Amino acid sequence: MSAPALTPVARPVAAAEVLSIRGLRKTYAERTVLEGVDLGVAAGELVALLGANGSGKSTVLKCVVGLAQADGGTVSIAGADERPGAAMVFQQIHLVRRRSVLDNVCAGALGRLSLRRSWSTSAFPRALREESMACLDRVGLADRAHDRAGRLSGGQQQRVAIARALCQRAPVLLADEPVSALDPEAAEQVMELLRRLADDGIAVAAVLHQPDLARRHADRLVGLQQGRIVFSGSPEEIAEDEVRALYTTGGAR
Ligand SMILES: Nc1ncnc2c1ncn2[C@@H]1O[C@H](COP(=O)(O)OP(=O)(O)OP(=O)(O)O)[C@@H](O)[C@H]1O
Repeated sequence: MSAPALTPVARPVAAAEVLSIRGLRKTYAERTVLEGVDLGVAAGELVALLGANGSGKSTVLKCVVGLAQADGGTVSIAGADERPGAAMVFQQIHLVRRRSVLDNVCAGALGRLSLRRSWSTSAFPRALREESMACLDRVGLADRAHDRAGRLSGGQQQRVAIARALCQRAPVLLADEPVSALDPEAAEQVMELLRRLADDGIAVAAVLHQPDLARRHADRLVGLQQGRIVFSGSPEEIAEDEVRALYTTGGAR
């Protein structure tokens, strides 16, 4: 008897994870802040991390970039052998206000430059300035390259900070409350920008305190409560009540 013919089944191929966090644990003094966090972010994906104050969102991002030292678990970033794995932007934007927008973006490459050509010298190499202009173009601010950074609005400064992060050429972009200090219009623009960068193939994870923005722009909502992930799914899969419960049943340990 011949075997029945196999019918090919079209399955969506899951995009490969670029950022892989497994079993992440972090303790500050006696306090356990992260209790085995598993999180993957694929190229082209925008993940929103939601959770109440103190639930551990920032600590996850800090452990990825080395601003905090994990006590257990692993963080790996594919394709980051010869370049920084993850670049990060913050709510506090930290541009050098009296330097030009372009110089601030060039500074994203400092880790790749020799000291001789670094921030303290008057001019960055031409190739880097061109690359930085391209990064500024991606965030829609090429026309402001020669303004002092301090003259830009908060939303524009956050976009410059994102351009500076792009200049690090990292495959992963982390954003810690990138829109919390911005008005609704500027916040929308920054979220649209993060969406576009994800669509261009970057793996993006953003801590947000605005569930509505997360629903509109992110591919996946991840809820953190007391150092544990309590849900992870598309905006359609996660009910509004689940999100609301993050903030009503206690976030911090
Ligand atoms: N350097 C530190 N030393 C001691 N405890 C810390 C430190 N950093 C964070 N924590 C504690 O770890 C817990 C998680 O902090 P984390 O900043 O990750 O929370 P979060 O979810 O990002 O909160 P928020 O929304 O307020 O930014 C909090 O209880 C916080 O007090």
